[in-house]
Amino acid sequence: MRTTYLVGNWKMHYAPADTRTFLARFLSRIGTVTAGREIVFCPPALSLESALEAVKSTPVSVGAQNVHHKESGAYTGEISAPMLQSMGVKYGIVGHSERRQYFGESDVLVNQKAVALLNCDITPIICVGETLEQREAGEAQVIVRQQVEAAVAGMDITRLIIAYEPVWAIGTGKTATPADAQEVHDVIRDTLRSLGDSQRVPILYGGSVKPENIDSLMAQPDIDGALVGGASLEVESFLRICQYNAGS
Ligand SMILES: O=C(CO)COP(=O)(O)O
Repeated sequence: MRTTYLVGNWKMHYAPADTRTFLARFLSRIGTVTAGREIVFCPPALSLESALEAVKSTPVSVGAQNVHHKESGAYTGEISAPMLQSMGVKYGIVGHSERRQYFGESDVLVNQKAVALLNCDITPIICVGETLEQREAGEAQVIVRQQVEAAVAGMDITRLIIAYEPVWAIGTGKTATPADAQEVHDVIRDTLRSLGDSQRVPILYGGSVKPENIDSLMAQPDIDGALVGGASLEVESFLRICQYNAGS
């Protein structure tokens, strides 16, 4: 059995004060829902410390949205993996399509960032996913396979989490159907098979995950959790996502 992950990617939302308010409300409502489910919040770097303070002594964890691939140096504005490790950050998102698209991050850089995190015992959440053009051209599976192979090169795959986020589903309200998502998740697991024990790698789905679609997504055999943007910004909707019922 793989652990299930419900990860909130807050993107550029919630300064430290908002982070404290949100997490106090969320944690007062979470109850026993965390059994067998790992809940992770990835706030902006500025709010990591507030988030870590808020979740202390709770089963909820904190992740970073990005990391620089070098350990230290003259890289103005950047944050390194050793810095995140020293704070107690457990996870780090790398290769999000917004970083690839707006900040020009390549597959090679995504791999370097993931290695930097692993060197600091931080679990990388490696994002992959095709654009609408690529999907319409029938290239989704080839693109995702290439992205996965490049991102995980040289790594112990059992220390990673992969997130499949079709670019056309992010923030658009268009979700991949559970069957479409399952198909790509299966391709990802197949890609990992030649590299190690792929059955142990959690593969998350991301892209317009909502309280209304989480149950049917989680019912798929190769969907091991969700990477949630917009719906993780509201306590009620993210709580409902964490309380998913894959049996329905
Ligand atoms: O990019 C995402 C999570 O990383 C998905 O965002 P939305 O859930 O807002 O579509």
